[in-house]
Amino acid sequence: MATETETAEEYVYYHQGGIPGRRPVLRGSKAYQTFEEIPLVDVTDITSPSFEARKAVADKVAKACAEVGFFYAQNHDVPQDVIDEIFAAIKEFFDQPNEEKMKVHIHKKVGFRGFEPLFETKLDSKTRGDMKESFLMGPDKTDAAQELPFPAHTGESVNNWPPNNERFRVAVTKYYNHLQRFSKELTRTFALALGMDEHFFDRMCTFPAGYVRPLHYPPQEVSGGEEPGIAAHTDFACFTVLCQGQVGGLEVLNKNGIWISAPPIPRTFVVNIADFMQHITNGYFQSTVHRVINKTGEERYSIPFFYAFDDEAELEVLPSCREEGKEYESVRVGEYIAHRFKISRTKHPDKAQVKHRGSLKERWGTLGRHNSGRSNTRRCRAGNNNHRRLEIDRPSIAAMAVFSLIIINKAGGLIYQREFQAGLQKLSTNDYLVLAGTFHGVHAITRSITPRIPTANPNPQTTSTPTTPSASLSWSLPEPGQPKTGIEVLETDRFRLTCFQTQTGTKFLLFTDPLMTNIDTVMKKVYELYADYVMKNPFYQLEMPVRCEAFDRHLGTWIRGRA
Ligand SMILES: O=C(O)CCC(=O)C(=O)O
Ligand SMILES: [Fe+2]
Repeated sequence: MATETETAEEYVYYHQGGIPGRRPVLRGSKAYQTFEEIPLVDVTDITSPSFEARKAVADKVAKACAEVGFFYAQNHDVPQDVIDEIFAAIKEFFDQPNEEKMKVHIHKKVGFRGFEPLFETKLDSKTRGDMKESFLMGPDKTDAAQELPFPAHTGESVNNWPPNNERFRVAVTKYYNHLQRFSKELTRTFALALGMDEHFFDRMCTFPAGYVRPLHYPPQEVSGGEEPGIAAHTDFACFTVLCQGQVGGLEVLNKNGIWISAPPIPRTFVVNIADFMQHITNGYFQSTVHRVINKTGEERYSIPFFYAFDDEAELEVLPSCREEGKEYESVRVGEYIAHRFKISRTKHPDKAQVKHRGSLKERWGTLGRHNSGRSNTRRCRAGNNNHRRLEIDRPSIAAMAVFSLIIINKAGGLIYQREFQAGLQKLSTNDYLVLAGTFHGVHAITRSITPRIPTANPNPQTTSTPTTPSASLSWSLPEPGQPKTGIEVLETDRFRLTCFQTQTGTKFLLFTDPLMTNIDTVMKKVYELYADYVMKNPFYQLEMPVRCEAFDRHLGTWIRGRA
């Protein structure tokens, strides 16, 4: 019989692209070759007049981003006095009593700007929360102190600045301006690193979303268990430029599930790839899991700058990174950022702003838009093609996920149920049957309550008594030629249920990430596969459970191929 130590596997748990995951810890002969330290790249030449010099930096960046997802940027040009001043100002801010800081709590503004106290966010549900406090500021069209590409608008600031603390506001804004500039320069290095025109990203960086988030991590009790300052996660924007104070605690997860320390190195930034960049490079650049645990016994301060593109920019896989025959979805930057803020801050009043996502019919109209230009594709021709892609770290971002599919027959019976993602919460068979029957009933009711709208009656009855206005109206469905649809979309923070009903009353229910933009393409493909492999199967009896191996196989292959 195997002993416990032989069978027990050790795992590291994390959130990657907004969804939970785990990685086995591999040692000895099972271990992969992977990084054991964070590479250092001298960025002196990122704006050099010599193309060769800029390209040499880009090649090193390409290697670091493909193999590690993190690098130290040494010799950046952000002045040390600007950095010293922001550290002094944030220390002074965090040193204040909590009541004072709570005056600018993030709930006091839409947009999640302001202060968040210790333990308020919880990236790992097994903990009491992340042991850090933070302050978030970002782009503000009304702030003339920001280097805006247009004259400052009038109106109220979206940032949530502490009152009577000019030093903090000035120091943070100055740092923000430098980091916006430095990051835009880095986008050119990244473009070169990806084998593209240096200015490829410029059109997406006219008023880019960039956020400074000063952080304070009190020391955890050395004798206690591990309390994460920030639990294991990937960043969700494009890339992060992190300025660490003097105290360490940042760790980066390698392919073997081993935490690699990224200690502060004076006068360097730590740059890491985030989910957008992983998405648009088709996984060539890694959005690598990291965390902070402050076991140093000292107060730790750090200042990440999260860089994204313009809110309106569509994130599509870059032409140089596409693969023949694969389809890719696009996501809009602003929408994705809002979603990611919301899912980890469920109490924020801004959550009430549920977006209109358009009816299924409207969205069929977008078909093809996201699929254009898919032919003639090739693999990423990044700076140095010798780097091996790290397949294990390539989940697509959460916005791409198809979670599961249910098919309901016209009598409300469950005839097919399939999950496409590991780690989903499981329902019992009975619960699935109840879900199918209940949805069927509610769908029918919502069809029947489709409101009719008043139309002028062309032949009002002539009566001798005066008529009420309604008596001269008749009532009709908004589009009389169109059948009533019933519920098409139900949505929570974490998933969207989309229903497509065929002419004969069969319903297809797809559970996906709420941000997935072209569910219609997926739904259409599911229906085509159903028509080809279920309806045309001579052994299939209509309305009965679907047990067709060819349908399962083609569906599985197609859904996996999209990821
Ligand atoms: O404080 C650090 O060193 C890292 C912070 C971080 O990972 C984050 O804010 O996403
Ligand atoms: Fe992070």
